[in-house]
Amino acid sequence: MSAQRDMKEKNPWHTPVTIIFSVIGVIAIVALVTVAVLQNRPLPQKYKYGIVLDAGSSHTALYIYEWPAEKDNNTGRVEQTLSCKVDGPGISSYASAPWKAGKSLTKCLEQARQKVPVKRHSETPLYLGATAGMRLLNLEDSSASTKVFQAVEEALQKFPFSFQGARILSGQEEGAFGWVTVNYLDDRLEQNLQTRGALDLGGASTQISFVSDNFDGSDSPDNAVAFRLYGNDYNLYTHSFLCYGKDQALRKTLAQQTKSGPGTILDPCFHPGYTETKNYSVLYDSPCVSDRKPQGAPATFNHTGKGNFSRCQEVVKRIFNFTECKYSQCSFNEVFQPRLQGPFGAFSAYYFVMNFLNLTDTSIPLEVVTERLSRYCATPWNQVKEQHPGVKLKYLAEYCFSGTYIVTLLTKGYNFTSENYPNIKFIKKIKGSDAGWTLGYMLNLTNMIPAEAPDSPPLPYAGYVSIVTVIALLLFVLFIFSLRPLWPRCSKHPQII
Ligand SMILES: O=c1ccn([C@@H]2O[C@H](COP(=O)(O)OP(=O)(O)O)[C@@H](O)[C@H]2O)c(=O)[nH]1
Repeated sequence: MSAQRDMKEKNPWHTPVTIIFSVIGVIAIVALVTVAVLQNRPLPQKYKYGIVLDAGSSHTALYIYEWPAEKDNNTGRVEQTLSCKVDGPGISSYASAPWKAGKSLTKCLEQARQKVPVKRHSETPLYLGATAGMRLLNLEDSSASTKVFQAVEEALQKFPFSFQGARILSGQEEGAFGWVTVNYLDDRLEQNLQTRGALDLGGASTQISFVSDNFDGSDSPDNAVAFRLYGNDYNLYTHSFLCYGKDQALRKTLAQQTKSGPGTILDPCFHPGYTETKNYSVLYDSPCVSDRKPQGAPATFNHTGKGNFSRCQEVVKRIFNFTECKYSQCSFNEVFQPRLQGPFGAFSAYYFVMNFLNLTDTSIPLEVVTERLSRYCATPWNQVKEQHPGVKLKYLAEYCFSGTYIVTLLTKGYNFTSENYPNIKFIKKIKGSDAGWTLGYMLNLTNMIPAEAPDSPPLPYAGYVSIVTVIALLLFVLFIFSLRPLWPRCSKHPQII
């Protein structure tokens, strides 16, 4: 008994003071870790929103973008959260009844009203950008274009968003913002990776934009756009060809074949067996072809398909001017183009057409692409209709022309070859967001891409919590060891003093 009492006195680990210190130590360490975890836990995600309407020549589409509200200076990743295709044609088609242009937009804006949380409505910027269709209407009849914009603005102001205006984008802006979108979504800007060129094919215009080592803007300042993004400088080459979107290019190709105003044209770009009566005044009702309208032609012509790819390509080539170039090198129509460089993303109608034709895979050699197109163009119209019962006849009839036009534009127009054709990727979306100018436009107007690389926090959240936990565990172990003299001795033979 006396030996046990002596042992207790020498090893007083269970004295009230030691126990209290131990408990306080453990509580302090647990509290430290808990605070580190709780304090730094990401708050439930809240978002900010932006809305852009793309008023194209053939249709209008609305896109809603969202990004995390907590991130400083809006540096969080921006993603598309909704897209809505407006019913009916592009706003430029409403020149004779402008109010209908405004009304056409309301269904998609209602969807946007539902999608964006009510408390965010008033701070959500809303932009409308019009492209080549309105550029053409503005050239043709600027007062009609003004009236369409008035009607559209009136309609947009009725919604609770922060309306930032409706305007026509220049071709240069359309090209440059398409390039920003593709490279932002690919994370190439922030990570300073080689950029991807952008090829955009619309109904009324087409854009090519890329960075090339042999372009600094001095050869052709009109084609130069300088950007400083995330601390890096880019000298972007961009050009927009008005009237070379696929719908206007089709008019130009038909105009090539109807110069003399014949009653029938045998068109190699349409399937054999296709025949439609068309109106000369409708065909020539565009500033892209109006100066070529044949005099004294009948009111209508018989548009008959012959289905011959190589002859179609010959006619298509005639809408380009390859003869003159006052620069070291040109694409076509005396437009400077530096050497093609890097990977390219081809979107909008490039994608729609090549996807329909099953030709989005650019590892398919160009010779095989032309073989397949030849076979497709030669397919009788009845058979084509049978094979694609769900496709709108207007689109279906034009895919032979559109495919031929795309291949000709890329190879003869922009000088892509068998070697660099595989550098092109036909894309619709990148990480859930549509490729197109709209996202780049919004990022620019909301200053969401900083000119300089943002400072990164010294430690990410997970690193901070891990370090605090490790330090707390070390402290705990040290604390336990510091109490070592007080540990109970568990030898078989208690030491008797
Ligand atoms: O499912 C679709 C949607 C659109 N298009 C075509 O893609 C082009 C898109 O043109 P947009 O209206 O964007 O014209 P922009 O104003 O940019 O020239 C037009 O030729 C449309 O006919 C298509 O082939 N398939």
